[in-house]
Amino acid sequence: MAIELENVTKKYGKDFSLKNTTITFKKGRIYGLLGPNGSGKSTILKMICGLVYPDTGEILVDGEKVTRKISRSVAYLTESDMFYDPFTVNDMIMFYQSQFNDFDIEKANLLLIEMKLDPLKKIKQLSKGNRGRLKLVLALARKTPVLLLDEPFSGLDPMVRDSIVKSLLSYIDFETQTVIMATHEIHEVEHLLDEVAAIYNGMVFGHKNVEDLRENEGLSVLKWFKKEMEQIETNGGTE
Ligand SMILES: Nc1ncnc2c1ncn2[C@@H]1O[C@H](COP(=O)(O)OP(=O)(O)OP(=O)(O)O)[C@@H](O)[C@H]1O
Repeated sequence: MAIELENVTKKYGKDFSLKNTTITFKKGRIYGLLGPNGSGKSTILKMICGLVYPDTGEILVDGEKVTRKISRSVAYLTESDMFYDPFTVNDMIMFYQSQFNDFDIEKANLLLIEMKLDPLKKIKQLSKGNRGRLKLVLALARKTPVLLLDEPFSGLDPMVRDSIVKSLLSYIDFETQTVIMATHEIHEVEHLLDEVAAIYNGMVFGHKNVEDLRENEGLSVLKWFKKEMEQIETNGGTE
């Protein structure tokens, strides 16, 4: 499914969270959404899954205006988790299965093994990193055309992060899924990405095809992002 943001603005009080943002995410591509803290990355993801509505502008998923019903087509890994602590890992899996018709229980069980999670463990006994792994299991086990991942690797220790990033690839359907990942772990994920969009102060200031970046500009995503940020800061921001 293609996702279009057209001139989207969102304000909290007098502060802009997004300012006149226009960007299209194409079907079957993996996008990295990069930007400093508070730049608007999570706001974009929340808007695509209908949790936050724009003040002005439009968000279309597959040509349709976003409403709460979109959650049927969108799997969303949130930045903070809202797990019910007395549940076990397995209870959480069962809960997701009861909530989402597209939840693939076999895939979830494979992911549990891959993430080395004990299904019988209580959620309150999980470390932060293991809560993060459970979030990944729950999001990746859904067969949805849109997959939104907000800081999917935060809390994971560097030793396992690489292997988890690699294993992510085997759970994404490249033909049909549009994946948008907001992340600060640019170096770790850059080989996964087809496209990158950089956001600063509520505005998308750069959008690149990763292969073009490498081949035509000789830049890694990380180098490109740093260069763009330096330029913005030299120019005194995007105001
Ligand atoms: N519910 C809210 N109430 C007030 N302000 C908000 C709310 N949600 C977001 N904001 C503000 O909107 C701006 C963008 O926030 P957002 O969470 O989208 O940034 P982000 O790029 O995801 O940041 P981070 O990298 O820290 O997760 C920030 O200034 C934030 O304080």
